[in-house]
Amino acid sequence: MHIGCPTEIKPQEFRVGLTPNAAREAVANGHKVTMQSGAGIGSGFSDDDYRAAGAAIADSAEEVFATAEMIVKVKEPQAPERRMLREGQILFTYLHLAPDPAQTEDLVNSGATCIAYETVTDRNGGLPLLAPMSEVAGRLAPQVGAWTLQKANGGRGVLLGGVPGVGPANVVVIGGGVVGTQAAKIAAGMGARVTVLDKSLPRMRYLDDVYGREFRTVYSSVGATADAVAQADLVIGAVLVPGAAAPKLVTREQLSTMKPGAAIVDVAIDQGGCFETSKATTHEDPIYEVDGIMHYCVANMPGAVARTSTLALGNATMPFVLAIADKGWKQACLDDAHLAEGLNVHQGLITNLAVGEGLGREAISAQEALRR
Ligand SMILES: NC(=O)C1=CN([C@@H]2O[C@H](COP(=O)(O)OP(=O)(O)OC[C@H]3O[C@@H](n4cnc5c(N)ncnc54)[C@H](O)[C@@H]3O)[C@@H](O)[C@H]2O)C=CC1
Ligand SMILES: CC(=O)C(=O)O
Ligand SMILES: [Mg+2]
Repeated sequence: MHIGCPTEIKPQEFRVGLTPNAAREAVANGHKVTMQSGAGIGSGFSDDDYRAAGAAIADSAEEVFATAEMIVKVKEPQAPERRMLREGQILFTYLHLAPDPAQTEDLVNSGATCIAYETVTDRNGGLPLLAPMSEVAGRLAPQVGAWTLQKANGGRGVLLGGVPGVGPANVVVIGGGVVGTQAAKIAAGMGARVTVLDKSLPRMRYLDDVYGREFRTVYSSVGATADAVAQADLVIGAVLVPGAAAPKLVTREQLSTMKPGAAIVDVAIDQGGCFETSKATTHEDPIYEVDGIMHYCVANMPGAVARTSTLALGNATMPFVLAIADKGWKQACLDDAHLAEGLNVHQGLITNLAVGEGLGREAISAQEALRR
């Protein structure tokens, strides 16, 4: 198969869909790889690194999209990229369609087969292509939260770890999955007093067993969330209902109960965010204020540490890229029901029920799409 990888064009996005190692692996398996010139620069990989791996270098994104049978990317295709997709082409990348009707409409109209990293599953109920970026974003969240709390950034001027004689900050993490666990670990490591809210009892049992000395868990309810948020210096939003829009767990009204200058880092923003007042921001202009509360809502946080993120994402995507390239998307999905869960759009139809529900649009299941 001919695999193409363009340069990411989302603002301040420095990751790349294929590492030189992934390109080498694909070439070794008999596939052709075309990289857009400069695609790897932001992650520290030169065109020569890709040439050495056996890839061809194209001058433009147009050339990559026009020639490749499968496009491998990182971020959801931006409008100019969507216009270059064609019928029958495979797109393999993050999509986050539930909160994004405009992108969905373009992908449906393109006729392309679009497989979303974030809804591919594994046999343990996990999300193997989201997990590495969730690990990165989770570990970044206390770091950017600490920065947002600084006075010059509009925050309340509280140091997460406190100092001898002055207590630490209260950090509340809503959602104790991959993002939430990594965020809680790092915040606790920075010396903060950390509470994790989740509504999965098995998950809280696990967290308590493994991290019981580092942070505490509280069952997530409207009342418990309200109490925790009112006490917090920093709230990290880390919930996920796979494929669906994030539930809004903190209302605008509740901001008035918070400490002035407290900070919110809504990592769940790529699924629409779990605070009513969240709207996506970029690395160029990451924070804004609502009712005295500072919001950080960058939808591609891992792009800030592009090299680490590209390497971590590449480790996770490589087996799936190879399976699709070796067998074609259909056989690869027939052989692996977990990959099939990634099928979000095919031949003008939404093919993931949670995504369809999130958008309020008609959808069929991936299994139904595979039967047709
Ligand atoms: N902004 C960014 O750059 C990035 C954003 N993300 C996003 O972060 C979010 C979290 O991802 P993961 O941690 O990988 O998901 P996960 O599935 O590992 O964890 C989500 C957790 O939320 C919990 N949850 C669901 N509803 C809840 C509720 N009402 N109250 C409390 N907890 C609830 C679940 O029980 C689960 O433990 C996703 O939306 C993901 O797309 C991930 C990576 C980067
Ligand atoms: C998961 C995701 O949206 C990101 O890494 O940007
Ligand atoms: Mg994102």
